[in-house]
Amino acid sequence: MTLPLSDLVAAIAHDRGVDLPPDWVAPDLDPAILAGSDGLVALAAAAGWAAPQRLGPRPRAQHFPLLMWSGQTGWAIAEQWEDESRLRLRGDGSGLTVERPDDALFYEPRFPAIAARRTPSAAARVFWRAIMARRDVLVSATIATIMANVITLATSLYSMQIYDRVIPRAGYSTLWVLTIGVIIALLLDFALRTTRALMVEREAARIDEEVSEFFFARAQAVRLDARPPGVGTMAAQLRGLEQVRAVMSSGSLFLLADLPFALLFVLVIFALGGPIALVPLISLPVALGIAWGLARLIRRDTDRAQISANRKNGLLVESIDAAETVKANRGGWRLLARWNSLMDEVHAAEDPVKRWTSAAGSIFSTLQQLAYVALIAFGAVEVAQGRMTTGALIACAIVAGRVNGPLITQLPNFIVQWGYARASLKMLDDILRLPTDEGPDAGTLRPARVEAAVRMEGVRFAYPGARDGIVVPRLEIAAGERVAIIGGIGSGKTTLLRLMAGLYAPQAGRVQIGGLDAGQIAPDVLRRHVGYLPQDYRLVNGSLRDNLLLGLSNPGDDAVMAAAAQTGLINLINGHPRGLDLQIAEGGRGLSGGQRTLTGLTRLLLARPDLLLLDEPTANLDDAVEGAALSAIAARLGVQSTLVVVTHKMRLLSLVNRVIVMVGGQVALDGPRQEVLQRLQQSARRPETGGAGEGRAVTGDAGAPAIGGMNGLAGPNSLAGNRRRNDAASRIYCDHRPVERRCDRLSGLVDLGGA
Ligand SMILES: Nc1ncnc2c1ncn2[C@@H]1O[C@H](COP(=O)(O)OP(=O)(O)OP(=O)(O)O)[C@@H](O)[C@H]1O
Repeated sequence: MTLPLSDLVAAIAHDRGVDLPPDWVAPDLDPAILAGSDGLVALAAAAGWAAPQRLGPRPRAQHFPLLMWSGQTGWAIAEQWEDESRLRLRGDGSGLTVERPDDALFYEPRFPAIAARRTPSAAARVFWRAIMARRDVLVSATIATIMANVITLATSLYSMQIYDRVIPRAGYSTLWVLTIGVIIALLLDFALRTTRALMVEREAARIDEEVSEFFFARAQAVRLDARPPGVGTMAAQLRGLEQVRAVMSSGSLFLLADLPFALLFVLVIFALGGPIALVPLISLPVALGIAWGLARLIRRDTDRAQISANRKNGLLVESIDAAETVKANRGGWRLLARWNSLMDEVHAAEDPVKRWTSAAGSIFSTLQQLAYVALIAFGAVEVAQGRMTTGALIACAIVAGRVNGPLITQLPNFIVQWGYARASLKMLDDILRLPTDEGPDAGTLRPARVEAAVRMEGVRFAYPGARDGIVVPRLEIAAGERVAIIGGIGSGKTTLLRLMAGLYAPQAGRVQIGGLDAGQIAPDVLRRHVGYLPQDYRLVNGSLRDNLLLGLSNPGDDAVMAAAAQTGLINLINGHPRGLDLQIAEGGRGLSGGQRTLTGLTRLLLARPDLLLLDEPTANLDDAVEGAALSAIAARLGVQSTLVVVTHKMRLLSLVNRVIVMVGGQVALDGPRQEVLQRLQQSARRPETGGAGEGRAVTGDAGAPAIGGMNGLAGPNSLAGNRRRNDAASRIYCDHRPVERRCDRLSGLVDLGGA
């Protein structure tokens, strides 16, 4: 086989539906090592994956396809056994059958799991699964806990012996032996507890990493159209993880781990002091009962406090993010008022929690002391009656302190922590319920090529809570077409483009890309073939180079600079002392709107997708840069690549040969550029007799109805640049041939702008 090992691994990843990051192959790997039998191990180590699994000499059918190495074939993909001794290797077309080489080694690469793909139904299960994956550590920690608790008994028995044997008889040798013995036991106890703490904390850190990776990936994978409206609130919901983690911190875990030993200690008290065991036997369930009651009492308030705290966080994020608008419009007071009322809400919810917790704390402390007094009083009677020794009473008091002590004193805090953690888990559950790009319903088709053709049939889409939305009975864009989508403000152009990009899933109907249902194509494959430039291109924290290569493999600085030269971004790179290493601040700050757009365009030139969907790509650019960017796009387009561009600018229409006009979420006109422009100009000249705003027909064009305002096309450079003076310019008609709908279905659409 002549293919390099990395290509073979990528092919296996493709077979398994795994999306490898673009730069997964470390560039400095020695080709000689890769070609040798240790090549896969080295490749996996450099990529940060787990070591590949080496299989036996005769892998079973379910393991294929596999990576095989032999001195004779080098690295190859083994497809299956042909018979007892022959293997089929993957080759061009039909494959190639070989005798199994004697030195053949079979490997199964262990690809990193995509966290978001795993789909537990509840957040608690995510934690549980991470904990159960470390069962062996749990078992060791439990054994350490058992031993440490048994050793604890040594101190109580020591006291008993001292009071009963050493003091009455002045038995110093017994005293030394017992003291040395108990010191050894205490040292052992120290060692066990420290080891347990270190072990649990190390695993807790790993659980934390695993769980937070899962939720971060999950939040990223939430489908764009399903995202909750409050970004800050959602971020705060995710921060609820910290509360769950706090409750699972080692201290709380130990509390739970020690709980079963309370029963053991009660048994020990029974063995030493007989009926006085009744005292802890009563006080323990009473304490647990009060704890349970407290948990129920604060449940509603912790939920409420959590919701208000999340909204508070949302407001904070919003106020920082929108600082410019807020300052310019003196909106600070309004935000401050909202902040204060949210603070009031938080306090109103937290106050009862605090009241109940401190009440419970006092109750527990009194209960603890009452239990001690009862034990000593009961014990004194027993000692006086000669049914137990003083030493046994003291030992019982020490053991009872273990039952009522740390366990009981920590319970109220633990319960409050648990109350908040419970509320956080519920919110994490809400996030888990949101549909994702990567979920089980996500597409799994991984075609090598996706034709750059779009087809929409019976598509309906509305934003949550919106009455109207996008309705597209039928729309086809063939591979190689150049299409502009124009229309008034809020007419649905961007939404239509997002549907075409597969970023939004239609609520009815089908969106096909290259003849395949967009929802069935694996998201990573779809993103590779569909280049989408959003209207407000956001950058991410990192260098300019990081942003230009977001999701791409690095083609080298020369290629990046060449693409930047085409779009005009080169001026920024050359003009800045750090060039491509220019740092973009958190939130994508650091570049102007136009520079951000140029970054997005340059990235698209580097990505080279066949289907280009651009949403107002030159809205932020001046005429000179716009010209350069447009020619870069034009030069980029191959015969089979397709361009769909949403625009308000006349100049951009020179790139296209077809124009779609959107009005009120529907395609109002669709046809060759000249015809559509003519139609729009005719409509601009024609006087109207009906109130278009009410959707009534305009006479003078075969009775076609007026269908709404085109104010979005207005502007110095726009189609309707000269139409502002003429009210009729804001009317278009719907009897254009390529629109496969009857005009009367469009009648009644509201005037969308009226600027
Ligand atoms: N995220 C959203 N949530 C709810 N409604 C939305 C959202 N985005 C857009 N809308 C609504 O959907 C409609 C279509 O919006 P869209 O962004 O597609 O319009 P557009 O034609 O691209 O407008 P513009 O020319 O101003 O960019 C508008 O009425 C808008 O208010």
